[in-house]
Amino acid sequence: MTTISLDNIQPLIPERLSNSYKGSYGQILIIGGSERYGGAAMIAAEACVKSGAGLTTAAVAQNVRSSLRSRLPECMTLDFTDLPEVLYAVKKADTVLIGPGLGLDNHAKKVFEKVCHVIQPHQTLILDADALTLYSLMEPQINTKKRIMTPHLGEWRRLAKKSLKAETEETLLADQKRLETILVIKSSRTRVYFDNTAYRYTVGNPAQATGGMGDCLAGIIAGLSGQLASPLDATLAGVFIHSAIADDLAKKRYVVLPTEIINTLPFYLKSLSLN
Ligand SMILES: NC(=O)C1=CN([C@@H]2O[C@H](COP(=O)(O)OP(=O)(O)OC[C@H]3O[C@@H](n4cnc5c(N)ncnc54)[C@H](OP(=O)(O)O)[C@@H]3O)[C@@H](O)[C@H]2O)[C@@H](O)CC1
Ligand SMILES: Nc1ncnc2c1ncn2[C@@H]1O[C@H](COP(=O)(O)OP(=O)(O)O)[C@@H](O)[C@H]1O
Ligand SMILES: [Mg+2]
Repeated sequence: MTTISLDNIQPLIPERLSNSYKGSYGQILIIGGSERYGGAAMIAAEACVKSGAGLTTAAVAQNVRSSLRSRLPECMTLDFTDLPEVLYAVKKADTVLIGPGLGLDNHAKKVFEKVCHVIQPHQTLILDADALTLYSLMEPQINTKKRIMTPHLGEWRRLAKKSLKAETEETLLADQKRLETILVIKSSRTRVYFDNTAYRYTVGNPAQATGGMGDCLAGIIAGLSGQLASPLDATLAGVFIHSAIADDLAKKRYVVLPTEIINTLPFYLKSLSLN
């Protein structure tokens, strides 16, 4: 078991070079945000933009597009029912995050199936929330090894298809291999599993136990994936930064909101990039 601390994360965060431009920091596509759960995709999109992503697009329900545009004009939007447009956007993306607020209806199933089908080996695919539930139902073939799954314990129970009590670090590492993914098991003690290694953290606190907190994490990992050296670096850094900011805010707050973490991201990342 490897413990991740600030000393491990700081060197992963690059300075922004003077001759860089938006194309240097990743094209990220977020697919989710059905009418009922529009906020989930909005949180993920804002976390992605404020983690420094170069270009962020969100494919969401038609009525969520206008809310997203007025809250976050930096984010481009698409109608997630326009499948040809969504698949064209997938083709252009460096990273696709699918799931926050996607829902589980027939349209969600169709989008999920198509996205898994067209994703290419050079692209990073992040599966969160409803995409994890759909994955456990459909078990699609996915043609990229740059894969990240971020289940909470309920989603993990569906994916693992066994009781949480039957699990050990060995079975979790075996599941990670079987699923061919960087595996982030979220809980009050979030762990990351990859390539025979379990990573643990000492950050994180119960002020984070509020809706949208996982959507925020998925958006941070997506945003960092276009900037850091590897999907593993983006995952390890994303999990750390998300909870390190929350710990700091929780010194003076009973509950920490995802949007408060998001607004602190540019400042926190700046402090890491200078050291
Ligand atoms: N603002 C918005 O728009 C928001 C929209 N959201 C969107 O809602 C959609 C549904 O996502 P979801 O996570 O709420 O529901 P689901 O997948 O059914 O999982 C819940 C089941 O798992 C179980 N469970 C066990 N352990 C658990 C644990 N540690 N953490 C959590 N659950 C745990 C739990 O057990 P129980 O609590 O009943 O004992 C229950 O049986 C999805 O699209 C998401 O993006 C949210 O992101 C919120 C903000
Ligand atoms: N008690 C806690 N201590 C530390 N972190 C927590 C705690 N409760 C929740 N979290 C974190 O909050 C996030 C919750 O994710 P998730 O359940 O997917 O939220 P949502 O789907 O509502 O966005 C995870 O990153 C988890 O580690
Ligand atoms: Mg979630």
